[in-house]
Amino acid sequence: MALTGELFIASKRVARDAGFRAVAAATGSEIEPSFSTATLEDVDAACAAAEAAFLPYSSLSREERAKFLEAIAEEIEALGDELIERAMQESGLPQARLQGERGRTAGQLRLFAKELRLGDYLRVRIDHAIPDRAPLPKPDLRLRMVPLGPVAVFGASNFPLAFSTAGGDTASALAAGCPVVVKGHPAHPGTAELVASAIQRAVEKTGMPAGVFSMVAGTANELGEALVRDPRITAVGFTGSRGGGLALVRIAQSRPVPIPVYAEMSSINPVFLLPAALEARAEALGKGYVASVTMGAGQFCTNPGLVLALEGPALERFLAAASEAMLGAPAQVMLTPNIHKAYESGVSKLAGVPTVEQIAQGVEPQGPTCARGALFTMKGADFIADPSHAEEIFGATSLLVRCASVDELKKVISLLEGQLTTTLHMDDADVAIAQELLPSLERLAGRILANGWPTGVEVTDAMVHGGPFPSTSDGRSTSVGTLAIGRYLRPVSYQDLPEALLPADLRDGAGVPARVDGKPTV
Ligand SMILES: NC(=O)C1=CN([C@@H]2O[C@H](COP(=O)(O)OP(=O)(O)OC[C@H]3O[C@@H](n4cnc5c(N)ncnc54)[C@H](OP(=O)(O)O)[C@@H]3O)[C@@H](O)[C@H]2O)C=CC1
Ligand SMILES: O=C(O)CCC(=O)C(=O)O
Repeated sequence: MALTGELFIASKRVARDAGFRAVAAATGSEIEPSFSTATLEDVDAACAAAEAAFLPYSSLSREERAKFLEAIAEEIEALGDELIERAMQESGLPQARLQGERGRTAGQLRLFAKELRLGDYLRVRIDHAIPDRAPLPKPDLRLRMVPLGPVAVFGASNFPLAFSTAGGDTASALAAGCPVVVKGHPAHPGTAELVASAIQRAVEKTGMPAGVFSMVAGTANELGEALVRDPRITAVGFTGSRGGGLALVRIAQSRPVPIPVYAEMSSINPVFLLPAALEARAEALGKGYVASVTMGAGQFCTNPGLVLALEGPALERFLAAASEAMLGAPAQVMLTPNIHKAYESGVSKLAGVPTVEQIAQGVEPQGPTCARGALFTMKGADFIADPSHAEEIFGATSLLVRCASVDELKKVISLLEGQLTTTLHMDDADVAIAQELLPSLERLAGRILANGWPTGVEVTDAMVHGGPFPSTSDGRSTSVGTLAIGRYLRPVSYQDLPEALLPADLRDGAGVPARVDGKPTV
């Protein structure tokens, strides 16, 4: 399919004179075609169409919405190699990674279709009336979750498929019954156009209201700002920088009608190497660590950017193995020239800190946007004196903090900001110390792992990909996994409504999982 560079307003292609080009990640050079820059009128039209589509779309049956999500998945798969090739060119990510991401994107849409059919996300509760209760009769009360309204989704630079046009936020918002207006990431406009065209075909094939999907694109912040400010938008999903996420939170909070922003921002995902595990397998842990740090050029918000361990010979063995692995780690192309620049500047800033020692670097980079990994260490006492070194450097770098005692390690934990993940490497003999740390780790992060590495997020019912600030702007939800649908829902209670007015899922015997008069039905 030839790329046209057009926008999608209410599932229709629209061209504009002003345009921008994508940049090939590997060379930093512009590539064809020119993509239309959306105007503020386009944002307005997309939001108006989303609002017009809201009631027709949200009142469709769960089965109809499930079929729509499945049709999007099929259409994305039908794009074939062209999608992967364009995404490789724009993002510099390797073929296998993008093929995996496409599978995850389609799988995510199908998982939400299943969620719709299951229906327990509606959280139905029925409390039957007791008309003869004394001193006052008890009314009939029935609760279910309803969709919020149109949702704005910001595509992420580091996941051109799974966190972008038809990614997790789009899938969960559409599943909830909310029309979506996507602000495409300017780093991958061709990939975004291909995926938008797949959504457009799914809209046509399943007869959805046209305004259920729009995508605007451009390179100026004012586009995203206008989208978040638009009174018809009721929630925002975002993955990107802390500065960008917080700017959108501020806009959303200063609207006459404030709205929730679910922004996934920065996380350094602390990993704890507990003494017995370190003693038993220091070398294997060192290699595993570097594999996780350098995966995808480190451009994951789950990258293990901070490791904590107790000083001693086992830690020296770990550092030797990690250094050796890092010395052989090939340099990799980064997503955009700006992200490359930000990485290089973050690494040289850290390298310039007198209390920080650089212990290894990866293989010398060759291309203009290619970066090498780097490992740093510092003493726990120095970290405690200045915890600002824990700021995220987005890329393949990580800092190991050598702690003199368990108390020092605990002090370091107490100084950390909120995280998406935290990991314990532990053996049986480490259980007591792990148990001692666990309550603080629960306060710290949204996902706690044992004996694994945080990169790679499973898309399942029990996944939490979220966490306290600043890993996200709202730690009460997740961007991955079926619980994500809850971001775009709110509860409504129906009191004494006649059966004819009750939504089908709230009638007696509707077959939806429910809590009826205090007892779960399944
Ligand atoms: N932790 C994580 O998961 C990730 C972190 N990052 C971090 O973000 C840095 C930049 O990467 P990038 O992906 O471009 O992230 P950004 O946060 O810069 O941009 C993401 C999206 O948000 C929009 N945006 C950003 N700031 C504003 C604003 N003030 N007002 C309105 N819209 C805004 C951008 O639009 P526009 O084009 O108009 O700027 C873009 O569509 C990286 O170097 C890295 O540090 C990036 C990806 C993931
Ligand atoms: O590790 C993953 O699979 C997801 C990471 C992520 O959400 C991100 O980097 O933005």
